[in-house]
Amino acid sequence: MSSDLLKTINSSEEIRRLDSRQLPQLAKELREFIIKIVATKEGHLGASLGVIELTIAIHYVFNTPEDLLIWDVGHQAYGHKILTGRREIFDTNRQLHGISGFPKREESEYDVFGVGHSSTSISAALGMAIASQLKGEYSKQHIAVIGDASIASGMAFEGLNHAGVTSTNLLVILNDNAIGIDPSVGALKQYLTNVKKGTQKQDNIFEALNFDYSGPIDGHNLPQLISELERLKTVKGPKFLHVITKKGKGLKQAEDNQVTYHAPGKFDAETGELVSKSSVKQPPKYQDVFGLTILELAKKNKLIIGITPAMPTGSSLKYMMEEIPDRAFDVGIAEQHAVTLAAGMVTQGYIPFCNIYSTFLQRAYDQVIHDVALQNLPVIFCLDRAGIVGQDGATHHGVFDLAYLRCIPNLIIFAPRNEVELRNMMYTSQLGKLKHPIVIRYPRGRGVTLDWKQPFNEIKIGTGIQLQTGDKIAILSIGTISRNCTEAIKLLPEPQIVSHYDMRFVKPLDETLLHTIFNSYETIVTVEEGCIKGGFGSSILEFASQYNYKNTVKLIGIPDEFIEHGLVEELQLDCQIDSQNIYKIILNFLK
Ligand SMILES: Cc1ncc(C[n+]2csc(CCOP(=O)(O)OP(=O)(O)O)c2C)c(N)n1
Ligand SMILES: CC(=O)[C@@H](O)[C@H](O)COP(=O)(O)O
Ligand SMILES: [Mg+2]
Repeated sequence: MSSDLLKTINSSEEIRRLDSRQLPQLAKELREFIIKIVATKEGHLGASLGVIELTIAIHYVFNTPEDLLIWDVGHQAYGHKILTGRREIFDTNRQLHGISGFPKREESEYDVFGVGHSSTSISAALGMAIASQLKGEYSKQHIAVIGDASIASGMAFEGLNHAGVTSTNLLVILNDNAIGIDPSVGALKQYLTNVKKGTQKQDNIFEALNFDYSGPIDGHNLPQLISELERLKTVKGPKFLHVITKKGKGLKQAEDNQVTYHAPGKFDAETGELVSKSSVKQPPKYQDVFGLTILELAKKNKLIIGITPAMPTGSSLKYMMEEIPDRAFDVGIAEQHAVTLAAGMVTQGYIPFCNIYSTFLQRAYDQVIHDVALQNLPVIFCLDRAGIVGQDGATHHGVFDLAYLRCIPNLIIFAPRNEVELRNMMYTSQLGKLKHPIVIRYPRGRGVTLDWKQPFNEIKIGTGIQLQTGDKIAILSIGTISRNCTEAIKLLPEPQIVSHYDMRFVKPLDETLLHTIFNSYETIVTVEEGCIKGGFGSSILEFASQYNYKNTVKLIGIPDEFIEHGLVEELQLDCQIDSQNIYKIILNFLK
């Protein structure tokens, strides 16, 4: 594998100094380099492999970083990072204290806008383009590269709608590979397919929005890309280039299995084969507990509906989509729509489980308040990836949900301690007795229970439980962080003197239990994998204040800062919510 040309490139200026005949070689080396590193360090693969030629062509034609380039989501920007000065540190990608898996302003002048959540690129690029106009920088170019799944999101259309009535130097490049993480969905996908096949009879949507539309062109053909981008550079006003690419281009397995190779984990760089996982039986992933449980429940309860905004594989709603397709919906990257769609279904007597990653529900905050909670519609929100998610980092940690949801009237908020509790709460929610919307939040990754498929038990709303009885200190935990508390307690010289409660509900709080606790223990420690400010611990302080308790209450949780990327265990350590730290805090109170 030769990588001589790539080694000479540390800035976009160096790409522009190359003869265009050298660019295919650069593309080849870049592709090999990404495959080699991601094979061992893991990360997003398919998307970056698909835009190798596009990345080179953009930096070759435009005067980056003066011309401003924004990658939507940013999971496809590995090539961009490597070519713009981060080749030698690319092996730290997504590792603790290493570079981020997404473009990040602090990291490089080439990363002009931080990304991670989708569909922001058009608005951000338009904002920059308007600013350039106001500053009189009329020749500056502003480029948003957005995927076919991301452009279908409402926010992208808000940006297009605005851009179309401006005279800004905005170039939107649609990287159309016909897939998101899972196959793209919806009428726009059908429209784009028709455009590609030449069977689209009606007006071009983007032309109708006043964009100078060109394409579709082959996004792996460097000469064609370069000549079209050169032409577009001279065209004034908003422009739209439709580029067709193949996700995973250049690695056969990634081309053939695009869903798996979106982020494949470790694989053999030569053969592309996935590194086989241990054959030892492991506890299930929480997403599978959700996915298999909703299927099990939906087979018996015909009112159950499943909804995911573009994460059928990640949420495991795919099981229900496969078996009961008429009641399970992938609505594309459309969190706001997903929430209000669920609200509409409830008004007609259905029982929708709306599964959204905690971090992505942030986008549908008003819909949760205005469309669901205000009308007290019992939508069942299953918030996956709650807490620290690991290597995706600050853009993806689900650490704000308890705080941003807790203040909304009517909501029930539940966090299972383990898989069985998740199942039982899902079961409870669909019994037809639910009087309020409910949020069930659970983490990324595996649980702890091999024997998780136990018979269902109803959970009484607003009840906590005692896991261990002692007389000196009470530990109050919420959700799966309970495990760290259990481990911390075991480390104590006299574990039996500590009480441990799983409060289960952040809302409504189990006030009866809390009165007992506040009357029994001088010191109370709350533990959550969520932000301290406004979270579960705060709810306990509010309770204490309301009833005039003067007990010492110590809050353990995520500090008031954005948490970087790294392994979950490393980040828990950093945030001091690991078992050792919890142990030390308890020990201090016992002295
Ligand atoms: C608001 C939001 N919802 C969901 C996601 C999860 N997500 C990341 S990439 C992706 C698919 C993007 O597809 P596309 O835009 O077509 O880009 P491609 O991966 O095909 O390059 C999704 C759904 C996200 N990052 N942001
Ligand atoms: C880029 C993006 O937003 C997704 O690909 C995300 O990384 C998925 O996360 P999970 O791996 O937790 O499903
Ligand atoms: Mg795509």
